[in-house]
Amino acid sequence: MQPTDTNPSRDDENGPGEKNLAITARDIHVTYEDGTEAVQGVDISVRSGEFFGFLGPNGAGKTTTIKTLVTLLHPTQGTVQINGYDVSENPTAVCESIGYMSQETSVDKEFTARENVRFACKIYGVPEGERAQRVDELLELVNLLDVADKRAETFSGGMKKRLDAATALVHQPPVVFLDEPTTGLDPEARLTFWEYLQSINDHGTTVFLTTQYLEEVDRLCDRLSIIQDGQLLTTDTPDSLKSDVGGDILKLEVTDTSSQSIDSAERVVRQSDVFDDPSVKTTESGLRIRDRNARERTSELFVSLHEADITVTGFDIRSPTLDDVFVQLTGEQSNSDGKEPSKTEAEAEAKQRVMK
Ligand SMILES: Nc1ncnc2c1ncn2[C@@H]1O[C@H](COP(=O)(O)OP(=O)(O)OP(=O)(O)O)[C@@H](O)[C@H]1O
Repeated sequence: MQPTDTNPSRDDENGPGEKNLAITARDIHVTYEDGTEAVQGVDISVRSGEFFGFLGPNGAGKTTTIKTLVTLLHPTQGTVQINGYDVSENPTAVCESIGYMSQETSVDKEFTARENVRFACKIYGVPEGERAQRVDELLELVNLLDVADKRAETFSGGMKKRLDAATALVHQPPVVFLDEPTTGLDPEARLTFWEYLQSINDHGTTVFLTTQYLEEVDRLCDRLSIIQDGQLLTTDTPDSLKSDVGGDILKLEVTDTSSQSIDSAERVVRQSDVFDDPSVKTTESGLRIRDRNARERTSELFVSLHEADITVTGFDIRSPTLDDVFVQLTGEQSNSDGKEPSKTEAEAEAKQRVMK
């Protein structure tokens, strides 16, 4: 993990900041043949050794951006440098110095886990004498050594993802790009995968991660960008973004959940002098209020609501999360809860654990 410096290109005692950057994208635009302007002037600077998150709603331009960074798409405009190599002038050097895990699995199901990783070693030119040891090390890292000689077709989704990640790392790249690596995994498989990502980052690997899980970013990432409609909305540390939300979140549940009653509760919140400048949203069961004084003045609000004959049946006060940041900036709910694995996937993972 990196210190929480919000300006990665600033000079420091190691010399000019640009020299410490693993990923530099300047004003990149990508327009597809049908005219879709998927990326519209994105700037990204990621330090060597940094764990960087890339978030955005569906269709925001995450995959297009990551494909541009790993040379699979040519930017219509702008420049990209990875590990000091320009992607247009020296794509081969870029490819040799990165690992990329796409959303689609590249695992060959007919092969065993060991054969898959050994094949990747061959493709990436790992010297023959080093291959056996490298394969064992990587399979151990992703917790698949005990099923190394089982065919990948017998693996659950989570195991295939981990095998995919191992194959992306055979050439020990200093930078890895991961496009939604944990989508579709059950919570336990996701946790195992997070530990694995943390451990490769602890060993010095720069990680660029796109994901829909905000908790994943909060736990793992030093900094993150949020993209929407092809443009960056913000880049900062998780803590700074959460504190920028400005105030705590108070959720209220009221007895009468008719729209008339909830509307009058909203009027009380806005018109009473309890809060200075509250942001108020109605929910199915009451209100969601964000205000600097939400924590201190809750009881005063309850008195005002009581005077207006509105009965509060429950409440919850909490600090802002990245979900709140995401909603505030994009105006959309994150998909954090919307992409849980199907029951079949979760069952398959559980079955594999029993088999092991
Ligand atoms: N090959 C293509 N041709 C034309 N438009 C495309 C193509 N691929 C993606 N798009 C469009 O470009 C925009 C950005 O898509 P992209 O896949 O980069 O978004 P994303 O943030 O990765 O979305 P998701 O989270 O759903 O994977 C969307 O409007 C998408 O429909």
